[in-house]
Amino acid sequence: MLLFSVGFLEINFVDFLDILLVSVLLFHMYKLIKGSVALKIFVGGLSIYLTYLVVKATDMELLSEILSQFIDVGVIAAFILFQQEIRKFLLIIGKSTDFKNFPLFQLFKTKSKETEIDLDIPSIIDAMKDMSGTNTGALIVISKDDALQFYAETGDYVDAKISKRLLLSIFFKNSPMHDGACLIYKNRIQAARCILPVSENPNIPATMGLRHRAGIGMTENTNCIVLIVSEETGQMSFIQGGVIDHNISAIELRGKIRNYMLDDEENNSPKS
Ligand SMILES: Nc1ncnc2c1ncn2[C@@H]1O[C@H](COP(=O)(O)OP(=O)(O)OP(=O)(O)O)[C@@H](O)[C@H]1O
Repeated sequence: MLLFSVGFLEINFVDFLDILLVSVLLFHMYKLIKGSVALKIFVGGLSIYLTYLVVKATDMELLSEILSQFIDVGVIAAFILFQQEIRKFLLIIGKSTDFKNFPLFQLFKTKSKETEIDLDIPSIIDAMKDMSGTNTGALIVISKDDALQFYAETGDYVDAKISKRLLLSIFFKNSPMHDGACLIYKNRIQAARCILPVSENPNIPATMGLRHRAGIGMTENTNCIVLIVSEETGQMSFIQGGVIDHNISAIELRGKIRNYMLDDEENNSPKS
């Protein structure tokens, strides 16, 4: 079905849809990588591809051959270079197509939201308050739908029921377990001493050290939340979707953890 024509170019409905979908895809890719080094690499790659199209259209065989070889390898290189962005992209798609959010499934939901929280929030908050009072550094990752196996394997398995005392002993300054992050999943402390991916966001203030950068990086890569106690200031922070809420009270912290666990879409949507 012909929609319109520009000179010799005839645009039909499928072409229009094709252009629209590519635009949406490019827009979302831009949103994902804006502010990171990946944007510069992406622009570089796009320029090479556009040059290749021009070179090919003008029948410059030698240059076209060189560029086409480069582009063939470029696809594999892109997967390696954009590993984190691809993970993020797939995570967003996975989240938006989550079957449990479909209206039909919502109809069969019988449990009230109150009973659905499967996390010992009081013990976590009590431990956070204690550590904040004694300037004990802490980095806690809470995940509700993924065991974060990849990250758990970087540390030591704990697999224990959450308790204030256990959290305090993990992060106690002289404890051999205090370094790194502690992972919580399914209401259990799964692992401690875990290494998290450090965020490459250039907009993070220079005053924030590695603990905070690792917390931000973790929430950029996975659908988890991160709680931090600063060893320097004793301040508590909450991180979700790469955005940090600094110096928050125990009450605010409790509310944010609850919102995440209840999957409150309004409070839980990843911020760009
Ligand atoms: N990639 C990482 N994954 C997990 N934990 C990390 C990582 N990098 C650093 N840490 C933790 O952060 C600690 C260092 O924190 P650093 O002082 O650099 O950060 P900070 O953000 O300034 O925090 P604080 O306010 O507590 O000083 C390390 O001892 C380690 O426990």
